[in-house]
Amino acid sequence: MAQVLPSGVRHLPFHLDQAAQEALVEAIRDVVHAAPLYVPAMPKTGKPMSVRMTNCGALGWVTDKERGYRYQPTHPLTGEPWPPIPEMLHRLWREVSGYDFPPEACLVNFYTDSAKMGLHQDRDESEFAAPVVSVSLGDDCLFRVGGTRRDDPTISFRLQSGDIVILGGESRLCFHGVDRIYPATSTLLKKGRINLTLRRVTKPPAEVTAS
Ligand SMILES: O=C(O)CCC(=O)C(=O)O
Ligand SMILES: [Fe+2]
Repeated sequence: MAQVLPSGVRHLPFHLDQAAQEALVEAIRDVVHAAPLYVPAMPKTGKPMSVRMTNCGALGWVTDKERGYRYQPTHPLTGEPWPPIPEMLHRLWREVSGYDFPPEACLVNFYTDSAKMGLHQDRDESEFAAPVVSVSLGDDCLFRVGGTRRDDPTISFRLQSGDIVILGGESRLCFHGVDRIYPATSTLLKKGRINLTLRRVTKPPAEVTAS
């Protein structure tokens, strides 16, 4: 089904086949083993988010009451470096990102049946020339995307396991969120939905980009 999306938001035709989804779930199992899921908290209020999170890559996106949204090289609970981004995600990034440098962070979000994510922009990175590449695994969700201003009109559409959404170019800073999960709509996971977002956080070194 074709989707009408704000320009720059690419949804179809990017989709991972069943074998790739299964391999990715295995790779993420290893990530979660090394870097356990934790409950992130909103800045200032400390209100827990409904999504559980971890990361892989040189940097991970974290949030807590005191220090707010940020990237850091270590897990907030274990203090250990994040495990590396699985090679198959690097391959996916090379295929779809249109960006010459590797991702530095992969945020792993785990949604239970009642979890959701409010409308927000991904803007804690220093490099907006790279897209955010997002992979859905497991149960379907209702994804919402709008414009670059919070009060711009939004549209929502269902994402299924294997779907890849790319927020890049004009849409890099579009507001987006997850309205709801559709429980038990996939058999890939025993329960729930996993979303992976690959991000470039820092600008590439100047000597490499200067021509
Ligand atoms: O779960 C999703 O599809 C979106 C996640 C997201 O927007 C984020 O982690 O910044
Ligand atoms: Fe986001």
